[in-house]
Formats: sequence, C-alpha cells, structure tokens
Amino acid sequence: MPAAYPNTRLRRTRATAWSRAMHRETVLTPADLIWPLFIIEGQGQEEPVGSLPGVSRWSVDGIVARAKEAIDLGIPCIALFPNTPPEKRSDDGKEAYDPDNLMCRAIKAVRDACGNDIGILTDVALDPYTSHGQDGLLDDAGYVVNDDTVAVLVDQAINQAQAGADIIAPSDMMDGRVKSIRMALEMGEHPNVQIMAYAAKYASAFYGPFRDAVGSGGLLKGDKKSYQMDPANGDEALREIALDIDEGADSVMVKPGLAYLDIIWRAKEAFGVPVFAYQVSGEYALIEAGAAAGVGDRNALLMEKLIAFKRAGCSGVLTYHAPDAARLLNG
Ligand SMILES: NCc1[nH]cc(CCC(=O)O)c1CC(=O)O
Ligand SMILES: [Mg+2]
Repeated sequence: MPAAYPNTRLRRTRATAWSRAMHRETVLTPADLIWPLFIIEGQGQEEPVGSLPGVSRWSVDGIVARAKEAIDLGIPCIALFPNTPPEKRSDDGKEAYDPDNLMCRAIKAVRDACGNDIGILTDVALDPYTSHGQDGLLDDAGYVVNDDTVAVLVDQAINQAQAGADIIAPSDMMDGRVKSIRMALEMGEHPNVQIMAYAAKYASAFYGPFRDAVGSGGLLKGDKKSYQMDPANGDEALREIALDIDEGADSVMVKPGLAYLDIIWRAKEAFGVPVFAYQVSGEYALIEAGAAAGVGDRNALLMEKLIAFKRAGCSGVLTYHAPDAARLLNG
C-alpha cells in the first residue's frame, strides 16, 4: 500500500473506449449541422471556390442534388447564398426582392424536389445584390443607413418566404430589423416562418473566402465596422441578443464561431434560447490549410472544433464541413 494515493482518479473512467463513451458529456450528430451552399446561374454548373478548397458554387440543379445528399446524411437544414452576376447588381440591391431571382428559384426547386424533408434557411442582407458590396443602402457620405435599409430587408425577407423559405436569417446587423421582418411575416400570412437572427455578428477578418464565393469581395470598399460588432465586445453582444429575442427571433446566432465561444456560452446561460454558431469561411479555410500543411489529421481537427460548439451550448452549427462531418458521424 503506497503511503499516499489519490482519492479520486479521474483517469479511471478514461481507461477504455466503452467507459469514455459512457461518460461523454456532449454528442454531435448530423442533426446539429446546417450546410451553407452557394448558388450560381446556369445548368449543370459546378464552380470550385478557390479560397475554400472542397467547396463549390452550384447551379440550381446542383443545389437540389446537394439538398438530397443532405437528407441522406441526416443534415436537417441547408443555408442558401446566391452569387449574383455583376449585371444584376445595383446600388439599391433591388434584385434582392425580385421573385424570380436566383435565390427564389433555388428555394422553389429544393422545395419541389424535397418537400418538407429539409429546412431551407435564407440569408437576409443586401451584399450579394449591391454593386458596392455593403449589406445595406448608402447615403452620400457612404454610410450604411439603417431604417431605409430595414424597409428593403423586409421586402427581401417576404420575397424569400413567398418562395418557400423556412427560416429567415437576417445577417445585416441593422437595428430593429427582426421586429420589422416578424411583423411583415405575420401580416403576410407566414406565421410559421422562423427567424434565426444573426444577433451577435462581428466585423471579422474571417469572412474573406465567403465574399469571394458570393462575388462581393472585389466590390467591397472599406469595411463593415459601422454595423457589425467590435470583436472586443461581449456585454454588447448580450444586448444585441436580448433585443433580437424581444423583437421575435426564434433562435439567435453568434458569428464567427470558434473565437467567440465565450459569447455562445454567455448567451445560453443568460437567455436559454436556441443558440447557433456560424463557423465561417475563414475558419473552414484555416482548418483545410492547416491540415494541408501537416498541422494534424484533418478529420480529427474538424471534429474537435465542431464538438466545441456543442460543449459551449450550441443547438447547432452552420459549417462548410457539414457533409464531411455527417459522413464521419454516420461511420
Ligand atoms: N451579410 C452577408 C454574410 N452572410 C454570411 C457571411 C459570412 C459567412 C462566412 O464567412 O462564411 C456574410 C459576410 C459578411 O458579412 O461580409
Ligand atoms: Mg441588432
């Protein structure tokens, strides 16, 4: 008998695989994943996104194929983002509320092919439609104006709901837009269309590859710091989230993901609402680049990052790794 021994040996429960499985506190399943997809014009088109290795833009038929793939993998929801050709972009982004725009055609095609077997989440913000790449309307000084932008976002949201979107996800960070969109959905007879608010969205350096993917990167002058949040702020994120819940959001999002796990945790603790994380394009690209550079095993790296979101309190994660993660989880 040794003179001293630990009373508690936490290693005991870690000794075997069955015991580790039995003591695991959080689980990740394909139902936790939302798959973001980029849409392009045409038929039979697949266009790889250079800055997002493994991610492509798809024409509408390809989006339908990806939606069917998601269903087979157990992924409950896709998020759609259009790459609008330059000739359809304008200063006022009016293509956003054209009922025949690329987004609406994709929504309808997925709905026709898949019925209610998959959720369709649509992003509300003007950047895929503006010639200046900002999320809203500009005044003469180049400032993104709030209230006039909200009026256009409402039209955009209703347009998406009419095409068949299930979840409207405003990513614009204008003040008051959740309330206006909720009211318009109620009055427009879309009471069951959800709102997932990008409530705490930061002015992040991690969005670069996404802007390439939707074609707004080269157009954007300046930054989005007058509406997206300062990465230094946490209390302010809780105020943003409180407002969006109050205005009628069904769920809230924190974006980007990994650098903001503290915000996810605080939001879950403070409000107990469904919280989602957006693991954004730059985060995806860093994992792929790191794995390619020999930092570690790619699948292990991506799964470790995804479980962190669950542990921090997320109900789910928007991630470009969704199909690969689902395949790994399905074994
Ligand atoms: N408002 C548009 C929008 N919606 C989602 C993302 C980023 C997603 C990603 O990087 O994967 C952005 C970019 C931005 O705000 O500039
Ligand atoms: Mg807000």
